[in-house]
Amino acid sequence: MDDVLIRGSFQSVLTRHLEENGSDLLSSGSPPEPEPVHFLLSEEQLLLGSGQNLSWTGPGRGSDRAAAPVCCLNETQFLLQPEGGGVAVTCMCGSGTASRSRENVAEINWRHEEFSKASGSGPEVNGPSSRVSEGSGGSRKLLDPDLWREPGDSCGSDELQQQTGTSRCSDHSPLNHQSAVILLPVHQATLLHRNGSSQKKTVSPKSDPPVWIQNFVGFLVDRSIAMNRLKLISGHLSPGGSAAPLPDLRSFDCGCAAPSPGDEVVVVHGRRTAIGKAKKGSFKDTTPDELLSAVMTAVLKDVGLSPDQLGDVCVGNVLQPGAGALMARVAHFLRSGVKCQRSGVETFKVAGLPKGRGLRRGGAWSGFPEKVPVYTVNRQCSSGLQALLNIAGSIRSGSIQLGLACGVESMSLRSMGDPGDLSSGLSANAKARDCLIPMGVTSENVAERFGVSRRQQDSFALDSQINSGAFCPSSGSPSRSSVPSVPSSCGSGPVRAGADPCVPCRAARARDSGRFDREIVPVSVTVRDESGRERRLEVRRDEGIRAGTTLEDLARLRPAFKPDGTTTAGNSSQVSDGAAAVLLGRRAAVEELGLPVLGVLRGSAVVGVPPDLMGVGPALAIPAALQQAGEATGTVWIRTDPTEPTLPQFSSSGLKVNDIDVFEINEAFASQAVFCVQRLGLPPEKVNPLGGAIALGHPLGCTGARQVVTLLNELRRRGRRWVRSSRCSQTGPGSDPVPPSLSLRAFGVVSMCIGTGMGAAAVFEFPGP
Ligand SMILES: CC(=O)SCCNC(=O)CCNC(=O)[C@H](O)C(C)(C)COP(=O)(O)OP(=O)(O)OC[C@H]1O[C@@H](n2cnc3c(N)ncnc32)[C@H](O)[C@@H]1OP(=O)(O)O
Repeated sequence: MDDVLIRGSFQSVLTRHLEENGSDLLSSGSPPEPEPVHFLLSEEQLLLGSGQNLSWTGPGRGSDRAAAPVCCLNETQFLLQPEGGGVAVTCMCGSGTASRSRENVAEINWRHEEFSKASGSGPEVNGPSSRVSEGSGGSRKLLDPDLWREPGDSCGSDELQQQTGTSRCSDHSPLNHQSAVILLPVHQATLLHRNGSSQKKTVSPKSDPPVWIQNFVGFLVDRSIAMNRLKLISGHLSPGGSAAPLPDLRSFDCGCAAPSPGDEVVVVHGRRTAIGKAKKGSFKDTTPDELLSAVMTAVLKDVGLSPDQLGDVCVGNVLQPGAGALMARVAHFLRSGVKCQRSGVETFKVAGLPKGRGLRRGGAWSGFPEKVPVYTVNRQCSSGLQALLNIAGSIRSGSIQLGLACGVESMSLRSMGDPGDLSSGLSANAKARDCLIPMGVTSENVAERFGVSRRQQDSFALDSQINSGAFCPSSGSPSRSSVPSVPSSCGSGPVRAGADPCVPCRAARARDSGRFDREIVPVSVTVRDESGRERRLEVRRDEGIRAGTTLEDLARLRPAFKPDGTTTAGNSSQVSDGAAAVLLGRRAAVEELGLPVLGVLRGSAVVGVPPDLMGVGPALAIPAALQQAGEATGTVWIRTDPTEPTLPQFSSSGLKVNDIDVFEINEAFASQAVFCVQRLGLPPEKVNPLGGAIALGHPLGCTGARQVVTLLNELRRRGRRWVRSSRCSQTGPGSDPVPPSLSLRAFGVVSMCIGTGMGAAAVFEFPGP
């Protein structure tokens, strides 16, 4: 086999290599002789192909990385030491923040030492810091943790820079480290933990095909550095540790980092509960595990997927103790009160699937089996979206094929405002102090700092409830305050010929016209009144929407967070209860199971912003996600200057505003939503066309997942449209990229600000029915 230098996404080159050589590898009773195949990956390609957490686990799933002889970005838990053939290398691919911790320095040093002990002149362990000398063996220079400054000093000391060979702060970013990925045949391996324990793992060629892939070396950064590193590592791996001459490498530039279609992360289906008013609504006595169980069950039932086919379940939650880890596992086993399709009461039908298929495939429902794992994640208000990104990352890395991303919150039973245990030293640090600012006050900060008036906020709030047309970002002044006639395109069905699909219906009209019926899982609950009397009811409508809202009413409300402020109960998100779940999968697996594809995840970004202005998050996160989506879809893109002191204007890079059909931007507060819409120049009719958190409510951990469900259903309702695309195929060395062409698709964005100062965004494509 020739050595090949390939540009392509990590996942796609790996998969291609498997496809091309898979049959030999799988049929062989013993591991093949190592024949190096070298891949050159650009920094973006590796990140794109693997997500921020590259973890090629190959066999098994979830966190079973034991049989995975390949590095994991940010993975610092173990070192894999092969036995009886081959050499496995784990390496520390640099992560900006991770690499700056003292703990990580110790980790890297530990690995270096272990490799030295285990393999004599064994392979170089690459790291953000490792420098090997030319020649055989490579002298491993251990790092001095004292040179590593504490977090906050992002550049590190001069000595550190010398040691790591970096010269600028940005050299510490994950994009700038030299990193290697080496995959070698392994029969058996011992998993060493830093705590001294070890575990032996045997790898079976039939069930664990990825470990039979021959040598795999991927390098980041530029080609010349990569070549040099390749040479060094080849030397370490060759018998006797001599520096082997590097064979001539062929290079293939695809010019596009899009994953092959089969590797795409797709959304199969999603459902949510109605959103209840916290403390006074229908879910006030319902525990979050019950809400969660209802949506988890409904999603799988709808598409007829047995839960034991799930590789993992991730649940976003903010307020439950420990981000609801226990609550989520309990939800797992609960027998849900969701109505099943057989009853005839629930008339929901998944596009592309015959009705009732779930019953044939899924059978009777009795909770999830214990073998399906679940974990929770808390990225505050974006936890539901973060759960989706986590599951997507696991799918991209090959850890799982199918996963469920959920979000849930009961703001009735738990309150915001408990900061937990924090250092008394935080008072000495302005940024740390700012993390404690109440969310409503950050809204006031945004309004004051960027001049968002009370009237603009109220106009935006009114438009969230009803499509009044009051909010006019271009002029900054409301155009009218009365309720207009109902747009002709409102309705739950497909857009009628002649109707403008872009006329928003906002929350009241969307609810009344049944637009949310497809999304909402009816949940039967018990509610107690003030005298303790209980009654059963079925909740299937959002409770926060106020169809009778007028600008005048809103103007009369008193500021809620500051005596002279502009943020009120009417222009803030509501405190709410609810849950949502989204089924994701690798496209190839989804298609094999005959499941529908509702959307494709094209890009995502999470960015940091000043904690006292946390509401500006979407203004930075959306361009970053669009850039990534542009790359994933093959659009030419240009990076904006990260040192730009002001918030970037929407750039010409990546996908553009005009490419996006719907923006679901969480309305934490009208102030920050108005700011983000204006800063990005978004057409108001494209923003939250079915209303947002001001009207619907904002159950913190649920909202991101809820937005994805709403967005994809709306994209589906609107249908497809023509968009110029320059997607490039990932066909392999020597083949020509597919030329730019026109393709049918629709795009949507989900975004939100995050308390303590962050913004998150994800870009989805509706691929057509
Ligand atoms: C990163 C992030 O996402 S940060 C966001 C995190 N979430 C938050 O911070 C939650 C923000 N919201 C809040 O804290 C709360 O909603 C508050 C404090 C603003 C208001 O809470 P409450 O007072 O309980 O709100 P409530 O719904 O009862 O409304 C208060 C009053 O305003 C009135 N009101 C609210 N909306 C409207 C409206 N659209 N039209 C007319 N009146 C209205 C209500 O009728 C009520 O009046 P009443 O007391 O006479 O009945």
